[in-house]
Amino acid sequence: MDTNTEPGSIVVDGVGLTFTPPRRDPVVALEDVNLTVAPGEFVCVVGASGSGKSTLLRLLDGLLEPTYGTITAGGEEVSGPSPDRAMVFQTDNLMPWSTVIDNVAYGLVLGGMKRSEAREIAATQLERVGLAKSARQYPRQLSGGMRQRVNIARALAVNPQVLLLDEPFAALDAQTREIMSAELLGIWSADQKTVVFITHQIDEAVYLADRVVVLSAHPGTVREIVTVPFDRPRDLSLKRTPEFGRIVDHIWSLIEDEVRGSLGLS
Ligand SMILES: Nc1ncnc2c1ncn2[C@@H]1O[C@H](COP(=O)(O)OP(=O)(O)OP(=O)(O)O)[C@@H](O)[C@H]1O
Repeated sequence: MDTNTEPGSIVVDGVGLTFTPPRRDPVVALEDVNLTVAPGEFVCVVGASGSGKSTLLRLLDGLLEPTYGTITAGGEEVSGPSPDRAMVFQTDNLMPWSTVIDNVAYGLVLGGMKRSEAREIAATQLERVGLAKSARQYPRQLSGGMRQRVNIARALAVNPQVLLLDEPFAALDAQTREIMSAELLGIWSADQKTVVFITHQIDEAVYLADRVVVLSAHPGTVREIVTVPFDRPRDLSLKRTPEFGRIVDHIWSLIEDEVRGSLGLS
């Protein structure tokens, strides 16, 4: 079978997206983007603010439609959200009135599964993210890092082929963030799901990814796709090696001018 049509594969073929807000000038968010993601691959997307990272992720999920070009997932054109793909956002969108386990089970119940069965699957996923003991608590009783773990468990519970993560750790402190990214790698290596992960942190991208897609802004286009050569499993100490630093520096050199520009510094 052609890997581009296998479950978990993604093909972005000549895609552009222009927003046309009412009574305002159109915004070309993405222009001529091409990207092929193999089943089970971990791809990170970095780029200056406004380079179209979130737009790209929303296109992959089917929340937005391209202005031109096509996106296929598992060989089928993406025309709307599907249970084959799950999104995780920067801030958790847990239901405050439901317990942790019911939040994780929610997508399954919505899909028609019996509550007791859905809770069993939810319990397994909570165990994987180290939150078995918090199953009966409410989201407000958890720390930010724990809530994001619940969010990830919820995405995993529906057993999607593709996980789409939009800066999932951005609201966390630096230490929690490092530990969460190591945990995410553990989960990913066990499941071998395809992951597309957006981040502003270049070191996070290089630590996590098989390849890092570097977007440049205005309009958003693929500047370079950097292959990360490190073996897996990866330890956090990898971040302190010279080779790791070289790759981070290279990616930073590609986007530094735009990041400075977006801050009004150039
Ligand atoms: N709904 C919308 N209507 C009009 N313009 C939009 C809309 N959503 C995004 N844009 C514009 O499209 C461009 C890309 O936005 P996008 O949010 O994808 O960038 P980003 O790289 O994710 O940015 P950030 O890192 O700041 O989150 C920006 O210029 C943004 O202002």
